[in-house]
Amino acid sequence: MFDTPPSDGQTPPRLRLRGITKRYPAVLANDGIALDVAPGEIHAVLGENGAGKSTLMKIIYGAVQPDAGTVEFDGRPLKGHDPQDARRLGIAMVFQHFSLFDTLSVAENVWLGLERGMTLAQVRERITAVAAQYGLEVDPERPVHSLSVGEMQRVEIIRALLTNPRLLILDEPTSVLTPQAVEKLFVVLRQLASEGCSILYISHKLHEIRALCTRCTVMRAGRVTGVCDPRQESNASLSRLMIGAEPAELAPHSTPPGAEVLRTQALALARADAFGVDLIDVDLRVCAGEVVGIAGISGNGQKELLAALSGEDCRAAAHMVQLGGRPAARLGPRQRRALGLHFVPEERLGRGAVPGMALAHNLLLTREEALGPGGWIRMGQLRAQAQAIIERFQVKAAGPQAPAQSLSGGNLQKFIVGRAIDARPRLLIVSQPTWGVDVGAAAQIRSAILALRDQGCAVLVLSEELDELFEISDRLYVLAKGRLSPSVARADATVQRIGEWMSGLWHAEVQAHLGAVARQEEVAHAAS
Ligand SMILES: Nc1ncnc2c1ncn2[C@@H]1O[C@H](COP(=O)(O)OP(=O)(O)OP(=O)(O)O)[C@@H](O)[C@H]1O
Repeated sequence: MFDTPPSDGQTPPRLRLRGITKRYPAVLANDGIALDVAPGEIHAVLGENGAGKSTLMKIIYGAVQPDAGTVEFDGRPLKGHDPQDARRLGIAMVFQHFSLFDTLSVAENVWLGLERGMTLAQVRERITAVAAQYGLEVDPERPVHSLSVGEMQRVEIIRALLTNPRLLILDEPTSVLTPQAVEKLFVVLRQLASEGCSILYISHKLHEIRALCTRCTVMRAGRVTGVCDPRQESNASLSRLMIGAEPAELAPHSTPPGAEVLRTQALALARADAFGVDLIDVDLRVCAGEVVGIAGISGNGQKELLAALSGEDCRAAAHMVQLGGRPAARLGPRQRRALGLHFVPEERLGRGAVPGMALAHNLLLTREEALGPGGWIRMGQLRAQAQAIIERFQVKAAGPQAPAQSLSGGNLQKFIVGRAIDARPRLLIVSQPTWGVDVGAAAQIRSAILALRDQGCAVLVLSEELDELFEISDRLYVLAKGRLSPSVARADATVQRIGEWMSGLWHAEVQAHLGAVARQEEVAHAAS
């Protein structure tokens, strides 16, 4: 389990950390961390939410200064370096939270992060070349605000690859990539490593770590608790190393669904911007007491469908979206909330939470229980409400007053999902519910969603993670190219079938099925 870093005794490690310590007001985020990464090694950093992984990566990249400890790169000590110094040395980082400017194009964003010397036109060409080479399709001309989170993640990765890094740090790079895109990315990363680039890889997806990495440092509460070869471990043993336990199994479900809560009827919406997707005749139905999953690759109308369902886009004809039988397509988000709809968007910071505001105040984005007459805020009640969510979902935070941006990514996700679940909605719509949360917290969020369903809530989950959808959904749809497939009961769904549907290939299958049913009916008719 514990082993020593590979070394030929002569070449210094690409990266050597000793005694790295960083204290934030409420927490010791890194506590005497030691870490070695050899040239060409793909090294995983694993740990529960808030363990201190991102803090450590930011220290290596020079975005955060440690209180104590040393960083050596290729045997040379780095002192007080900043990200620009790091980039010059060949250290590139893909952050967990995107660091892109919304109003600029993809190419302009990438250009800003590169050392000078290339024209914008050259950058465009390089993006197209790298995107094609590595299968990370993205249009360099598109403004970033028109991209889905999956596409933004691709841009971040391309930007890092363009710097020809010697050490590439990836902080949860696959959280919103499709399984196919992840496979392609792994091919790229293995190729980079074989050329001598070292890779530090943070992920909560244990199977990815086992497939890609040759060494793994496990962190817990700011300390290194173990170093292992993940290829020799199982998901269960990695979970135990990380959280001291294996995540609980989810209870099976057998109650039939109740009344229809959400229906879209031939929902058709032309794209709102030039780079969007048209929604075409989307027929969707979610009943009380069931979890309905929508699989699909982001950029196939997910963003548009979510906007139409949440009330951010009110352009559809009123009857096209119905809540509890009432025409609702023209209602805004607040009016829909009054009908019992709560919604978790895919972007945590910015849409899901206001970064600089306290957690308690962030509740006010979707919850109004603590608002008194005339809009006065009952602060005591608001703080108690935030504290209750923090405790129920085991959010690691300094308290209700902690600003959203001071939380680790996974802990903020727990708070945002917790805020919606705690509202006891009639209809819960969640996009990527367990994005960036550790295996323990993911199991907890999934079981909270199932508990809500068992209390009669209608739940709609959009996710690119098929495993997750198969685990919690009662029925599944696929969204591809702005069209929604027919629904299929989870028992009848296979990963292969849903995977094919994700490319929009359900028509042939559905026609064949309808043909077979018609033939059976004919035979039955003739026989009678
Ligand atoms: N800027 C900050 N101000 C205050 N506290 C912070 C700040 N950044 C991080 N922390 C705290 O430091 C601890 C470690 O956070 P970090 O983001 O490094 O964890 P992580 O292991 O990357 O978690 P996750 O898997 O959720 O991303 C957390 O308790 C977090 O709240």
